[in-house]
Amino acid sequence: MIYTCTLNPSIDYRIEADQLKLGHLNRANISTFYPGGKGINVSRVLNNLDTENTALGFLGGFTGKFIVDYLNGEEVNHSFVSHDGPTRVNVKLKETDRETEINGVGAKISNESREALIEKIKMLKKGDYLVLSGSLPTSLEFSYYKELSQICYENEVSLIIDISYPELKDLLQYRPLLIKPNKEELNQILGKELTTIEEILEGGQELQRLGAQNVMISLGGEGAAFVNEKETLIAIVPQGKVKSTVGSGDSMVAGFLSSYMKSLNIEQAFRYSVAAGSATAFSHDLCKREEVENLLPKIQIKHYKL
Ligand SMILES: Nc1ncnc2c1ncn2[C@@H]1O[C@H](COP(=O)(O)OP(=O)(O)O)[C@@H](O)[C@H]1O
Ligand SMILES: O=P(O)(O)OC[C@H]1O[C@](O)(COP(=O)(O)O)[C@@H](O)[C@@H]1O
Repeated sequence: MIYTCTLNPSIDYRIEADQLKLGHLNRANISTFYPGGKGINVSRVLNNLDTENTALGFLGGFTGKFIVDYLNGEEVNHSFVSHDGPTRVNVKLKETDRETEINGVGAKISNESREALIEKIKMLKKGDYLVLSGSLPTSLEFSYYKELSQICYENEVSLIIDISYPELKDLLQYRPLLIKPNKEELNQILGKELTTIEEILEGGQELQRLGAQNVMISLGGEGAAFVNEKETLIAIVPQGKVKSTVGSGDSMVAGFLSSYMKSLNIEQAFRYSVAAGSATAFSHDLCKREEVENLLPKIQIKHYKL
């Protein structure tokens, strides 16, 4: 069974406008609310790809209730720990040719809620997968991620980690099945300024040597790079009209996992993953299965010799 864990979920309030002017009254052309947070997005995409999973994490208040209702409406399984105070709202602004995001800080998590989630993670069994994704609410320390990762490692639960903290390096000792930094995150983790595809792949190799089994580096409209002990791959994505890239990275994680679980074939899973990321970029909401499968033949995968 796949579980996702979102410690800091959100409602994503998405606004589309032609051109925003700071310091002025702006009016939106379209405004919509979606459940957000990385693990929740992974769960929704897995569901769209007919891959059974359960979303875990923290939710609270009227915003948390919106997320629960939305997930119920889509028949996404979930088992959140509830807390006092509302789940945050993240603002996503889409103009004709640029995207701006303002992510909130997140709710205060009590010790009781903190422990309740740990108990849920302890229930996961050998052979299960846990996707640990997204930021920490300010009341939790990075050591919480370490604690959750260690439990999974000891219980032989495969970890997939997608977080924007340079301390990700400290979690590689738990041998995650997959990590998915984007280029900026890779540079932050390694404290380097990698730009060429060769440098990026070598950066991926460095993280692989530190313990990650598979490293997928997302490169936005330039595609993605992939490294494991045996393979070095790059993916080139087709051009298309970008509607919103919010959730593209999460869709990649879901696409990889959904395909990998069925085939255990890395190249196939990488292609599926990139198709899912791009399918989300080309749609308003997260990708649907048909959109991903239509893009599959248009993704070019190349083996790269370092
Ligand atoms: N402009 C784009 N055109 C096509 N695909 C895109 C575009 N932006 C993102 N994607 C797809 O989404 C994936 C993840 O995007 P990226 O922005 O790197 O992730 P993150 O949101 O985690 O930073 C990319 O690898 C690619 O497949
Ligand atoms: O937890 P963080 O790092 O603040 O990120 C949360 C945000 O990331 C998202 O999960 C989207 O992530 P990606 O675009 O990287 O896939 C949003 O739904 C959410 O608002």
